[in-house]
Amino acid sequence: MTRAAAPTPAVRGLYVPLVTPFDERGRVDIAALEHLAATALHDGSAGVVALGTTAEASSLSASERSEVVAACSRVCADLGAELVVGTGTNDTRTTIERHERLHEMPAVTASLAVVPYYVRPTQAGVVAHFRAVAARSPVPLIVYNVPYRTARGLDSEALLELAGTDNIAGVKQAVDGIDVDTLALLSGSTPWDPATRQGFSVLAGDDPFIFPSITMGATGAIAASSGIDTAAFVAMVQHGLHHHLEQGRKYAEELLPLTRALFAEPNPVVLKALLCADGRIATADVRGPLLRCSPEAARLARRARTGRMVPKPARR
Ligand SMILES: O=C(O)C1=N[C@H](C(=O)O)C[C@H](O)C1
Repeated sequence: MTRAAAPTPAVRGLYVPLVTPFDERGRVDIAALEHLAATALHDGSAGVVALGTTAEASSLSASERSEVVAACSRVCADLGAELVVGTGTNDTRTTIERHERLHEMPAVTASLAVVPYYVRPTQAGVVAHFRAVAARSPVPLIVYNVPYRTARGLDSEALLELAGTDNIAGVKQAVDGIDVDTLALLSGSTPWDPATRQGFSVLAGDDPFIFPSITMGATGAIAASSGIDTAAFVAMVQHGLHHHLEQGRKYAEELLPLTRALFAEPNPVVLKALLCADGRIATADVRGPLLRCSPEAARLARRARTGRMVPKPARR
Protein backbone atom coordinates (compact mmCIF):
# COMPACT_ATOMS: atom_id res chain seq x y z
CA MET A 1 0.00 0.00 0.00
CA THR A 2 1.48 3.35 -0.99
CA ARG A 3 0.51 6.43 0.94
CA ALA A 4 -2.76 8.13 0.14
CA ALA A 5 -2.65 10.99 -2.31
CA ALA A 6 -5.53 12.71 -0.48
CA PRO A 7 -4.66 16.00 1.24
CA THR A 8 -4.00 15.87 4.95
CA PRO A 9 -7.16 16.88 6.85
CA ALA A 10 -7.15 19.43 9.65
CA VAL A 11 -7.33 17.75 13.03
CA ARG A 12 -9.34 20.24 14.98
CA GLY A 13 -11.77 20.09 17.86
CA LEU A 14 -12.47 17.52 20.52
CA TYR A 15 -11.98 13.79 19.90
CA VAL A 16 -13.45 11.44 22.50
CA PRO A 17 -11.45 8.25 23.16
CA LEU A 18 -14.03 5.55 23.76
CA VAL A 19 -13.82 2.89 26.45
CA THR A 20 -14.40 -0.70 25.39
CA PRO A 21 -17.50 -1.78 27.33
CA PHE A 22 -17.66 -5.40 28.52
CA ASP A 23 -20.83 -7.32 29.31
CA GLU A 24 -21.36 -9.59 32.35
CA ARG A 25 -19.61 -12.43 30.53
CA GLY A 26 -16.57 -10.32 29.69
CA ARG A 27 -17.41 -9.95 26.01
CA VAL A 28 -17.14 -6.65 24.15
CA ASP A 29 -20.58 -5.02 24.29
CA ILE A 30 -20.89 -3.69 20.76
CA ALA A 31 -24.34 -2.14 21.21
CA ALA A 32 -23.11 -0.11 24.20
CA LEU A 33 -20.00 0.94 22.27
CA GLU A 34 -22.09 2.17 19.34
CA HIS A 35 -24.25 4.10 21.73
CA LEU A 36 -21.24 5.73 23.41
CA ALA A 37 -19.86 6.74 20.02
CA ALA A 38 -23.16 8.17 18.82
CA THR A 39 -23.68 10.14 22.05
CA ALA A 40 -20.17 11.63 21.90
CA LEU A 41 -20.85 12.79 18.35
CA HIS A 42 -24.34 14.13 19.07
CA ASP A 43 -22.80 16.08 21.93
CA GLY A 44 -20.62 17.98 19.48
CA SER A 45 -17.27 16.19 19.33
CA ALA A 46 -15.42 16.28 16.02
CA GLY A 47 -14.80 12.58 16.20
CA VAL A 48 -14.12 9.56 18.33
CA VAL A 49 -11.01 7.50 18.97
CA ALA A 50 -11.26 3.71 18.92
CA LEU A 51 -8.54 1.51 20.42
CA GLY A 52 -6.82 4.26 22.41
CA THR A 53 -5.31 3.50 25.81
CA THR A 54 -8.76 4.35 27.20
CA ALA A 55 -10.08 1.40 25.19
CA GLU A 56 -7.70 -1.06 26.92
CA ALA A 57 -6.52 -1.80 23.39
CA SER A 58 -3.54 -3.83 24.55
CA SER A 59 -5.92 -6.28 26.29
CA LEU A 60 -8.13 -6.92 23.25
CA SER A 61 -7.69 -9.82 20.86
CA ALA A 62 -7.20 -9.16 17.15
CA SER A 63 -10.81 -10.11 16.42
CA GLU A 64 -12.11 -7.87 19.22
CA ARG A 65 -10.04 -5.01 17.83
CA SER A 66 -11.61 -5.51 14.41
CA GLU A 67 -15.14 -5.64 15.88
CA VAL A 68 -14.53 -2.40 17.77
CA VAL A 69 -13.25 -0.59 14.68
CA ALA A 70 -16.11 -1.93 12.56
CA ALA A 71 -18.71 -0.74 15.09
CA CYS A 72 -17.18 2.74 15.36
CA SER A 73 -16.90 2.91 11.55
CA ARG A 74 -20.62 2.25 11.20
CA VAL A 75 -21.52 5.03 13.61
CA CYS A 76 -19.04 7.55 12.19
CA ALA A 77 -20.06 6.81 8.61
CA ASP A 78 -23.73 7.26 9.55
CA LEU A 79 -23.10 10.57 11.30
CA GLY A 80 -20.43 11.85 8.90
CA ALA A 81 -17.88 12.12 11.71
CA GLU A 82 -14.16 11.51 12.00
CA LEU A 83 -12.81 8.23 13.32
CA VAL A 84 -9.29 7.96 14.68
CA VAL A 85 -7.99 4.45 15.35
CA GLY A 86 -5.20 3.55 17.76
CA THR A 87 -2.74 1.48 15.75
CA GLY A 88 0.61 1.90 17.38
CA THR A 89 2.73 -0.80 18.87
CA ASN A 90 6.41 -1.12 19.58
CA ASP A 91 7.70 -2.64 16.38
CA THR A 92 7.74 -0.96 13.02
CA ARG A 93 6.72 -3.97 10.94
CA THR A 94 3.56 -4.70 12.96
CA THR A 95 2.68 -1.01 13.12
CA ILE A 96 2.85 -0.83 9.32
CA GLU A 97 0.69 -3.97 8.99
CA ARG A 98 -1.94 -2.51 11.32
CA HIS A 99 -2.01 0.69 9.31
CA GLU A 100 -2.31 -1.14 6.01
CA ARG A 101 -5.37 -2.97 7.33
CA LEU A 102 -7.14 0.37 7.87
CA HIS A 103 -7.58 0.42 4.12
CA GLU A 104 -10.55 -1.95 4.64
CA MET A 105 -12.32 0.62 6.84
CA PRO A 106 -13.18 3.68 4.74
CA ALA A 107 -14.67 5.59 7.71
CA VAL A 108 -11.27 5.79 9.40
CA THR A 109 -9.88 9.30 8.93
CA ALA A 110 -6.60 9.08 10.89
CA SER A 111 -4.54 6.76 13.04
CA LEU A 112 -3.18 7.38 16.51
CA ALA A 113 0.29 5.87 16.59
CA VAL A 114 2.17 5.76 19.85
CA VAL A 115 5.92 6.26 20.20
CA PRO A 116 7.37 2.70 20.37
CA TYR A 117 7.49 1.69 24.03
CA TYR A 118 9.73 -0.78 25.91
CA VAL A 119 12.42 -0.93 23.19
CA ARG A 120 13.94 2.45 24.07
CA PRO A 121 14.96 3.54 20.55
CA THR A 122 16.88 6.76 19.90
CA GLN A 123 14.99 9.87 18.76
CA ALA A 124 16.34 9.22 15.26
CA GLY A 125 14.96 5.67 15.49
CA VAL A 126 11.53 6.95 16.50
CA VAL A 127 11.52 9.49 13.66
CA ALA A 128 12.53 6.75 11.18
CA HIS A 129 9.74 4.52 12.58
CA PHE A 130 7.05 7.15 11.97
CA ARG A 131 8.40 8.01 8.53
CA ALA A 132 8.28 4.35 7.49
CA VAL A 133 4.72 3.97 8.81
CA ALA A 134 3.50 7.24 7.25
CA ALA A 135 4.88 6.20 3.87
CA ARG A 136 2.69 3.07 3.88
CA SER A 137 -0.41 4.20 5.74
CA PRO A 138 -3.65 4.79 3.84
CA VAL A 139 -4.63 7.45 6.40
CA PRO A 140 -2.73 10.33 8.02
CA LEU A 141 -1.02 9.62 11.33
CA ILE A 142 -1.40 11.42 14.61
CA VAL A 143 1.76 10.71 16.58
CA TYR A 144 1.08 9.94 20.24
CA ASN A 145 3.88 11.40 22.35
CA VAL A 146 3.37 10.06 25.87
CA PRO A 147 6.75 9.55 27.54
CA TYR A 148 5.31 8.55 30.93
CA ARG A 149 3.84 5.49 29.24
CA THR A 150 6.56 4.73 26.69
CA ALA A 151 9.84 5.65 28.43
CA ARG A 152 10.80 7.49 25.24
CA GLY A 153 9.58 10.90 24.21
CA LEU A 154 10.05 13.15 21.23
CA ASP A 155 11.57 16.60 21.66
CA SER A 156 10.38 19.60 19.68
CA GLU A 157 13.12 19.16 17.07
CA ALA A 158 12.07 15.58 16.33
CA LEU A 159 8.38 16.52 16.31
CA LEU A 160 8.98 19.42 13.94
CA GLU A 161 10.87 17.03 11.66
CA LEU A 162 7.80 14.77 11.68
CA ALA A 163 5.58 17.82 11.11
CA GLY A 164 7.30 18.23 7.76
CA THR A 165 6.69 14.60 6.79
CA ASP A 166 3.97 13.70 4.30
CA ASN A 167 0.96 11.94 5.80
CA ILE A 168 1.66 12.99 9.40
CA ALA A 169 -1.23 15.23 10.44
CA GLY A 170 -0.34 16.06 14.00
CA VAL A 171 0.69 14.99 17.45
CA LYS A 172 -1.23 14.15 20.58
CA GLN A 173 1.09 15.78 23.07
CA ALA A 174 0.89 14.14 26.51
CA VAL A 175 3.99 15.11 28.42
CA ASP A 176 2.27 15.62 31.76
CA GLY A 177 2.08 19.39 31.50
CA ILE A 178 3.08 22.12 29.09
CA ASP A 179 6.87 21.98 28.90
CA VAL A 180 9.28 24.12 26.90
CA ASP A 181 9.39 21.54 24.12
CA THR A 182 5.61 21.81 23.77
CA LEU A 183 5.83 25.60 23.63
CA ALA A 184 8.61 25.37 21.01
CA LEU A 185 6.51 22.89 19.05
CA LEU A 186 3.42 25.10 19.22
CA SER A 187 5.32 28.14 18.03
CA GLY A 188 7.13 26.22 15.28
CA SER A 189 4.32 24.05 13.94
CA THR A 190 2.60 25.08 10.75
CA PRO A 191 -0.86 26.50 11.32
CA TRP A 192 -3.56 24.84 9.30
CA ASP A 193 -3.90 26.63 5.96
CA PRO A 194 -7.19 26.01 4.13
CA ALA A 195 -5.66 27.34 0.91
CA THR A 196 -2.87 24.78 0.72
CA ARG A 197 -4.81 22.20 2.77
CA GLN A 198 -1.68 21.61 4.79
CA GLY A 199 -0.62 22.01 8.37
CA PHE A 200 0.40 20.16 11.48
CA SER A 201 -1.98 19.98 14.41
CA VAL A 202 -0.89 19.85 18.00
CA LEU A 203 -3.61 18.22 20.13
CA ALA A 204 -3.68 18.39 23.90
CA GLY A 205 -3.30 14.86 25.24
CA ASP A 206 -3.21 15.59 28.96
CA ASP A 207 -6.70 16.28 30.21
CA PRO A 208 -5.94 19.00 32.80
CA PHE A 209 -4.03 21.06 30.21
CA ILE A 210 -6.54 21.16 27.36
CA PHE A 211 -7.59 24.79 27.70
CA PRO A 212 -4.12 26.29 28.34
CA SER A 213 -2.74 24.25 25.41
CA ILE A 214 -5.42 25.60 23.08
CA THR A 215 -4.78 29.17 24.15
CA MET A 216 -1.13 28.59 23.14
CA GLY A 217 -2.05 27.23 19.70
CA ALA A 218 -3.16 23.61 20.06
CA THR A 219 -6.03 22.87 17.66
CA GLY A 220 -7.98 20.53 19.89
CA ALA A 221 -7.72 17.59 22.24
CA ILE A 222 -7.98 13.84 22.61
CA ALA A 223 -9.12 13.48 26.19
CA ALA A 224 -10.57 10.50 28.00
CA SER A 225 -12.41 12.67 30.57
CA SER A 226 -14.62 13.98 27.79
CA GLY A 227 -16.37 10.61 27.75
CA ILE A 228 -18.33 12.14 30.66
CA ASP A 229 -20.12 15.46 30.10
CA THR A 230 -18.83 15.61 26.51
CA ALA A 231 -20.81 18.75 25.69
CA ALA A 232 -19.05 20.73 28.43
CA PHE A 233 -15.63 19.65 27.11
CA VAL A 234 -16.71 20.59 23.58
CA ALA A 235 -17.78 24.02 24.86
CA MET A 236 -14.40 24.51 26.57
CA VAL A 237 -12.48 23.54 23.41
CA GLN A 238 -14.65 25.70 21.15
CA HIS A 239 -14.32 28.72 23.43
CA GLY A 240 -10.54 28.22 23.34
CA LEU A 241 -10.45 27.92 19.56
CA HIS A 242 -12.54 31.08 19.21
CA HIS A 243 -10.42 32.99 21.73
CA HIS A 244 -13.26 33.38 24.23
CA LEU A 245 -10.87 33.27 27.14
CA GLU A 246 -13.18 34.07 30.01
CA GLN A 247 -15.94 31.65 29.01
CA GLY A 248 -13.47 28.88 28.23
CA ARG A 249 -11.63 29.39 31.46
CA LYS A 250 -14.86 28.90 33.44
CA TYR A 251 -15.31 25.48 31.87
CA ALA A 252 -11.62 24.64 32.39
CA GLU A 253 -11.75 25.50 36.07
CA GLU A 254 -14.99 23.69 36.69
CA LEU A 255 -14.03 20.56 34.79
CA LEU A 256 -10.65 20.26 36.50
CA PRO A 257 -11.86 18.42 39.65
CA LEU A 258 -13.69 15.87 37.50
CA THR A 259 -10.65 15.39 35.29
CA ARG A 260 -8.39 14.89 38.29
CA ALA A 261 -10.81 12.46 39.89
CA LEU A 262 -11.00 10.43 36.68
CA PHE A 263 -7.23 9.92 36.76
CA ALA A 264 -6.99 9.08 40.47
CA GLU A 265 -6.60 5.44 39.39
CA PRO A 266 -5.24 4.15 36.07
CA ASN A 267 -7.37 5.25 33.14
CA PRO A 268 -10.04 4.02 32.28
CA VAL A 269 -11.10 2.40 35.55
CA VAL A 270 -12.73 5.47 37.12
CA LEU A 271 -14.24 6.53 33.81
CA LYS A 272 -15.84 3.12 33.45
CA ALA A 273 -17.21 3.32 36.99
CA LEU A 274 -18.95 6.64 36.18
CA LEU A 275 -20.27 5.42 32.84
CA CYS A 276 -21.65 2.34 34.57
CA ALA A 277 -23.23 4.44 37.33
CA ASP A 278 -24.90 6.49 34.57
CA GLY A 279 -26.27 3.26 33.06
CA ARG A 280 -24.32 3.81 29.84
CA ILE A 281 -22.32 0.58 30.10
CA ALA A 282 -23.44 -2.66 31.73
CA THR A 283 -20.38 -3.25 33.89
CA ALA A 284 -17.39 -1.25 35.12
CA ASP A 285 -15.21 -4.28 34.39
CA VAL A 286 -11.68 -3.81 33.10
CA ARG A 287 -9.21 -6.45 32.02
CA GLY A 288 -6.13 -7.40 34.00
CA PRO A 289 -3.67 -6.14 34.96
CA LEU A 290 -6.08 -3.26 35.58
CA LEU A 291 -8.35 -3.63 38.59
CA ARG A 292 -11.87 -2.33 38.93
CA CYS A 293 -12.24 1.15 40.37
CA SER A 294 -12.18 1.37 44.16
CA PRO A 295 -15.47 2.52 45.76
CA GLU A 296 -13.67 5.56 47.19
CA ALA A 297 -12.35 6.74 43.80
CA ALA A 298 -15.80 6.24 42.28
CA ARG A 299 -17.42 8.21 45.09
CA LEU A 300 -14.94 11.10 44.72
CA ALA A 301 -15.47 11.19 40.96
CA ARG A 302 -19.25 11.35 41.38
CA ARG A 303 -18.82 14.17 43.87
CA ALA A 304 -16.39 16.08 41.59
CA ARG A 305 -18.93 15.89 38.86
CA THR A 306 -21.88 17.21 40.80
CA GLY A 307 -19.82 20.18 42.02
CA ARG A 308 -19.93 21.80 38.59
CA MET A 309 -21.43 25.31 38.47
CA VAL A 310 -21.17 26.18 34.78
CA PRO A 311 -24.50 25.43 33.08
CA LYS A 312 -24.51 22.42 30.83
CA PRO A 313 -24.38 23.55 27.20
CA ALA A 314 -27.42 22.61 25.13
CA ARG A 315 -27.01 19.50 23.01
CA ARG A 316 -26.86 20.26 19.30
O1 LIG B 1 -7.03 6.77 25.04
C1 LIG B 1 -6.63 7.92 24.93
O2 LIG B 1 -6.56 8.49 23.83
C2 LIG B 1 -6.19 8.65 26.12
N1 LIG B 1 -5.50 8.04 27.01
C3 LIG B 1 -4.74 8.70 27.99
C4 LIG B 1 -4.25 7.72 29.02
O3 LIG B 1 -4.96 6.77 29.36
O4 LIG B 1 -3.15 7.90 29.51
C5 LIG B 1 -5.48 9.83 28.55
C6 LIG B 1 -6.00 10.74 27.51
O5 LIG B 1 -7.01 11.49 28.07
C7 LIG B 1 -6.54 10.05 26.31
